[in-house]
Amino acid sequence: MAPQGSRAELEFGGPLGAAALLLLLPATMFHLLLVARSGPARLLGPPPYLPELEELWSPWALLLCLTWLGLQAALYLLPARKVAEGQELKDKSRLSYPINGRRGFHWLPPHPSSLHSQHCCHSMYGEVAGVALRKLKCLPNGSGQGFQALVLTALLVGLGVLAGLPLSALPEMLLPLAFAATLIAFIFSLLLYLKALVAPASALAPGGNSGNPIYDFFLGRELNPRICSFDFKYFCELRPGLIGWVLINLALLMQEAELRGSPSLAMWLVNGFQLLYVGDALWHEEAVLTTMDIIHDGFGFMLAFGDLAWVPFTYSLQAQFLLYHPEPLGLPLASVICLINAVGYYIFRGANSQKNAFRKNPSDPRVADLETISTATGRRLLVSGWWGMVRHPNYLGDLIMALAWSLPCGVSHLLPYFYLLYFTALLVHREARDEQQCLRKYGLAWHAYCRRVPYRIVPYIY
Ligand SMILES: NC(=O)C1=CN([C@@H]2O[C@H](COP(=O)(O)OP(=O)(O)OC[C@H]3O[C@@H](n4cnc5c(N)ncnc54)[C@H](OP(=O)(O)O)[C@@H]3O)[C@@H](O)[C@H]2O)C=CC1
Ligand SMILES: CC(C)CCC[C@@H](C)[C@H]1CC=C2C3=C(CC[C@@]21C)[C@@]1(C)CC[C@H](O)C(C)(C)[C@@H]1CC3
Repeated sequence: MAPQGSRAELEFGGPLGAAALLLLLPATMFHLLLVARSGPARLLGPPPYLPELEELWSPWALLLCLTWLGLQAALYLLPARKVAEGQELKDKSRLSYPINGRRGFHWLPPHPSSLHSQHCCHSMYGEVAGVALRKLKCLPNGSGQGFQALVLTALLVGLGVLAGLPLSALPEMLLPLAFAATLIAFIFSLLLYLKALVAPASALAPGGNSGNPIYDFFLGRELNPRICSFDFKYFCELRPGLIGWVLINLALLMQEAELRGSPSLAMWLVNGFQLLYVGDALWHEEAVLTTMDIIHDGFGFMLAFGDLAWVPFTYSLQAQFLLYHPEPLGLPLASVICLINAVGYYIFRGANSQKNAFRKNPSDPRVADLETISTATGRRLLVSGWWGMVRHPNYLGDLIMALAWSLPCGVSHLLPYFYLLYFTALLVHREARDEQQCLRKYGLAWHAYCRRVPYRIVPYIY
């Protein structure tokens, strides 16, 4: 049985903070959805009106959400090209995840040693859908399961649209869809909470087991809840929400084309940038195995709601805003915005790939020349390259991209900058949480790293 009353420090303001967030997060999402379609689009004002239950609840929307989850789960269950092992767990075991068939990280030049990484072994499964898609030249060689799911979804949606599926009607359904997704997230989190009651102690997350039901429901008790090999957290983090986000963006673009004859340049940029971000996440899906969410956080309401509702319905806010508030954008400014996104992406991908390559194999020649410091755990810390510039260079790149996603919406409203503001707060808080964990893990060595690399996210500023 799970031990109650673990001594882990309470986060997010403890049970009170968790209870407030349980209500505040969905309320904020609905506020944003309502404000985006209202004339004044005032982020800080009251919502334009309070929707009636009939406007929120639709059995069709619930059916659509469940069908979407079913489709993504079916794609997740397609035979994997490879299986990767996650980080070592409390009981010294490692979980397996269906993963990319890529050879090493694409961003860094491939090296023979990465072909035989100890973390990856060839799957016994076939690669039916992948092979078929590659033969049809729909999938580049080297892409994997997650990316394959994106391409297969695009093909299915494309076929559906050709057969008369009214994709441009989706924006009208955003409210009931968001309501259904929230309902699913609540029920799902409850089931996860109950499942954790019978999980062995070794399967529990370091936080999320305080004994307070509201806090534990919010944070999540079990680290990697699974049924057989189906990993709920890994699936939710990468598939339905992220792919749903680009689908909503596409539907908004199509509706704009119907309304105004063609999509605006601003809408193209927002769609293109965010598709690149999602495509990149699915292409480099193995990298998610070293993120804080997978290694440290339990799977509860915060992540379930975040993955299934918050990401698709609030991350598509810029495209929603543009549909109702068209913004003229000239080529020169569009080029500058593209450059900003490219710089952000370069830093984000470079930093994440460097750390992942190093964690997979520290003697990989692509990172072996980088300076490191030793820690008492035997793991080393990079102190040159991207990780010698600031302690979270990947956050910096991500924030620069967030700015580029808002700029096409102009500067007349604060609403499209919501993502940038929320994301800054999220990453500053996340950085502080990570510092605490690293301090616990590495002690003096972490202090030495902080002295050597004094800035957290933005060089010479923060
Ligand atoms: N779009 C979105 O909504 C969100 C995006 N993200 C993005 O997800 C990505 C992952 O973020 P996150 O999981 O928070 O954090 P990181 O990927 O930065 O992982 C932090 C971990 O990296 C390791 N590490 C830290 N410093 C070093 C170093 N110098 N050398 C080697 N290893 C080091 C430590 O773990 P260890 O030593 O144990 O390996 C640390 O706990 C980021 O790019 C972030 O921007 C995150 C949240 C939300
Ligand atoms: C609802 C709350 C305010 C907080 C919820 C947070 C979640 C939405 C995010 C926590 C970490 C995330 C990551 C990504 C998406 C958002 C969430 C789930 C990520 C999958 C986005 C794409 C990136 O390339 C990534 C590095 C794979 C991200 C991993 C973390």
